[in-house]
Amino acid sequence: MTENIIKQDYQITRSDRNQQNRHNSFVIWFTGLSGSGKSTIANALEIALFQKNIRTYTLDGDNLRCGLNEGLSFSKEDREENNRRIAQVAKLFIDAGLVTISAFISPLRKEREKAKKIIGKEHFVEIYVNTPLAVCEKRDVKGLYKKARRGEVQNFTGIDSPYEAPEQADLEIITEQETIEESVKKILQFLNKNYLN
Ligand SMILES: Nc1ncnc2c1ncn2[C@@H]1O[C@H](COP(=O)(O)OS(=O)(=O)O)[C@@H](OP(=O)(O)O)[C@H]1O
Ligand SMILES: Nc1ncnc2c1ncn2[C@@H]1O[C@H](COP(=O)(O)OP(=O)(O)O)[C@@H](O)[C@H]1O
Repeated sequence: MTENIIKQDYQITRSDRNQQNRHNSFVIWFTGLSGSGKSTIANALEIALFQKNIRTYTLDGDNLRCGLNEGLSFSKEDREENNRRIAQVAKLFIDAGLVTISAFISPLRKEREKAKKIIGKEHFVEIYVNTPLAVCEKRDVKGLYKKARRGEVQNFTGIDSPYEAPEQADLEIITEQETIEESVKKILQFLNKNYLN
């Protein structure tokens, strides 16, 4: 606890909000290389949840880096800070009763573990969007792999900055073998069974 800061308790809790919303709140934490499909699947999943009257919000790497995380680079230290802020925001959002989807590369196991600790392991679903580097590079949605190969972008994940795949993700999406619809269906089945109610 920070010195001279005394935590204030509020009477309306996450559990009250969950009861009012008629669903649980938790974080769905996607991880994977740039171009693996995190945003595409997060978007399709959010639409499906929204249509079921589930209150959601998606935190996306690119979007947060335009605001809250503006100015953070892709150095190891800044990625760590990016991860910490996202985890703290996600924690607030689940306290607010939202099913919170996060779509960040979050390349390091240790940092994802920290996020899980901040959020609480019982509220944290890790989904590995497993798309090989060669496929992401072929897709090159934003032309960033080409730039990284030409040396115009430094510290690019998978090229000159590490990506550590999860060893025990709650779910794995293999985008070369599944359609977006199949991935969403699989995630919804898992959430219905283990998290939503
Ligand atoms: N050097 C470097 N490495 C990786 N990615 C880069 C880089 N520079 C810019 N971009 C763009 O930033 C998006 C990744 O931001 P994240 O906040 O998700 O990254 S991280 O979790 O802090 O590693 C990533 O978005 P996605 O493609 O959606 O993953 C890229 O568009
Ligand atoms: N099965 C799939 N699941 C998700 N994305 C796919 C799939 N097949 C092809 N794609 C394409 O791969 C790209 C993934 O890009 P994006 O979602 O921006 O990835 P990320 O957010 O991980 O950087 C999109 O152009 C998407 O249409």
